[in-house]
Amino acid sequence: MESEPVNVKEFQELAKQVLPKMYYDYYAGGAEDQYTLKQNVEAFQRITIRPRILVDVSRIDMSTTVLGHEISAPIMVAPTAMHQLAHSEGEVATARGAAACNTIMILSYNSTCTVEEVASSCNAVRFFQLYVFKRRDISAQLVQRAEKSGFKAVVLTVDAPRLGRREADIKNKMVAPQLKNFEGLLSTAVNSNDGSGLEAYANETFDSSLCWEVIGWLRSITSLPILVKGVLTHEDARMAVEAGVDGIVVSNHGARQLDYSPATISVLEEVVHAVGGKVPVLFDGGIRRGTDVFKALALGWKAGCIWSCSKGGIWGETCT
Ligand SMILES: Cc1cc2nc3c(=O)[nH]c(=O)nc-3n(C[C@H](O)[C@H](O)[C@H](O)COP(=O)(O)O)c2cc1C
Ligand SMILES: CCCCCCC(=O)C(=O)O
Repeated sequence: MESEPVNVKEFQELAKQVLPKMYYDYYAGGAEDQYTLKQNVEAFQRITIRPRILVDVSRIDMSTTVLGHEISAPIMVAPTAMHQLAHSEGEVATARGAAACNTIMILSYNSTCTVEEVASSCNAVRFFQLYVFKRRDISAQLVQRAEKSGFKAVVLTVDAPRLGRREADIKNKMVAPQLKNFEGLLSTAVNSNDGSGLEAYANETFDSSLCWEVIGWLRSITSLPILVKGVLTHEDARMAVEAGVDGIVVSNHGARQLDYSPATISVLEEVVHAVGGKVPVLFDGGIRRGTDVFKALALGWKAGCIWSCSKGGIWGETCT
């Protein structure tokens, strides 16, 4: 590329040139036919904007609050695993970026930097994303470490009873490094001779029997607010509110889990309506531009939605 990249797509092209194929494919790919991956973006493209004229926009305040924390704009950093595959400073650098933008970073449970390293590196408001392992003692330890390190909420991901079938990872025999958070607790660098080491690791560790009881368990081990990430239907949105969660994230995991699940923007209104303003609704999937944030804001405004972007962060980090 001759000039500086000016959008997420161009950062992605640069990242493709510099990253090892195995890591680029892991970051960029979706599950199976990658139908939903395409739809997440195209569904936004099908929405057009009806502009009004002669409105004074010389002073704009985009700031908002999430669970009482003020941020500069309704954009947060979504949780994504293993940033050190893209850059040696990993999640510590991402957290610094979030702090510089005065927004919230959600740290992945599968981060390459530890909870404590990220906490001590900057003063961004941080939430902690959680997978619940079959060994709940390990998940509980991680939540308690995050709480002790000043994280302000737990974001429980509920759309991964098993890891999605990501065919590029299978072909590349993708393997995770040993993640420092789990040092001495379990091995994350699982090699699989006939496929994805990530899938083998996740299937060994993630609790696929998870059901609504987990919210009560989580309440019993932490006093942090709890959000559930991975809601796509009005039925589940209502059940989550009844279970007493403090927030909902409309997400299909960036199309990395169940292929042929709907584009997230196509279900936002349904979920927002079901929640009826009782708890905040956050949203992710397919956001690549400011206009996507605007469109989601226009469709979900009644619940005060917040949008999180994963791809901007990853591609940007790779290219620095
Ligand atoms: C490389 C990568 C890793 C991810 N890792 C996690 C994770 O560890 N935990 C999680 O809840 N979601 C994870 N996600 C899903 C994101 O949090 C988010 O839901 C999704 O990426 C949003 O869609 P988008 O990629 O179109 O922005 C990951 C996504 C990507 C692309
Ligand atoms: C180190 C294992 C990563 C597990 C899955 C992380 C994730 O949610 C994703 O890749 O998507």
